[in-house]
Amino acid sequence: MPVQVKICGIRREADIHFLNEFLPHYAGFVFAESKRRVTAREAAELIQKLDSRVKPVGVFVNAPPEEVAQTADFCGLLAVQLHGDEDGTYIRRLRTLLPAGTAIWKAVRVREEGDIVQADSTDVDILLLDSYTEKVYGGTGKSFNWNIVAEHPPKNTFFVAGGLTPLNIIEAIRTMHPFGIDISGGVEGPDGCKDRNKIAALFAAVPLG
Ligand SMILES: O=C(O)c1ccccc1N[C@@H]1O[C@H](COP(=O)(O)O)[C@@H](O)[C@H]1O
Repeated sequence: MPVQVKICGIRREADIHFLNEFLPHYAGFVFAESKRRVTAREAAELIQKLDSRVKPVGVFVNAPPEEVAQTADFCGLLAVQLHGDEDGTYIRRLRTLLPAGTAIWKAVRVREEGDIVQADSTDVDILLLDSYTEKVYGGTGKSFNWNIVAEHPPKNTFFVAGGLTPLNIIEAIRTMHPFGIDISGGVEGPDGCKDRNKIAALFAAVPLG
């Protein structure tokens, strides 16, 4: 099965045009504190213009479960990506609130094998392995030690993230064998906006099956 591709940090109409051209499997909208943050209203307007083959995912950091569920419903999110300290109790509560069929993804910031083992015991649909930076929850553009994943792969279905670029993506896939990849800063230009040429380079490296 071809690797699933998520492009995260979509916030402009131009980004939507790029996604509609290249058709990644998923588009990420950040609702947490970030330079890429969008409001629910902005995301909903963008999602209406998104090709229906591209599934919208909302990124949240320690938001109240009621707010996550409300945003998922309002925007028509297919999945919510929890990128903070959300624990099992939080996730069980969120499941009771989310619209039926909304998947829960949980980000894990990997420093050592134990982080993966612990994350594997969480009842979620997908794990997302990202890099660890103190006091920063995500979108750091930093990669982590991929050998930890190669040597201790999660039992759960997993995506990898953190500092992925069109140049290192093939090595990341060959090393970690993920179900999917999630990339944000690696397809942005110096102005912090999504860059069509970098997205094209990503899809030249990772063809969609
Ligand atoms: O993108 C953000 O600004 C962000 C903010 C808070 C939590 C998560 C965020 N994005 C996620 O971070 C990873 C890695 O991004 P990058 O490729 O290293 O820039 C990715 O999973 C994004 O979905």
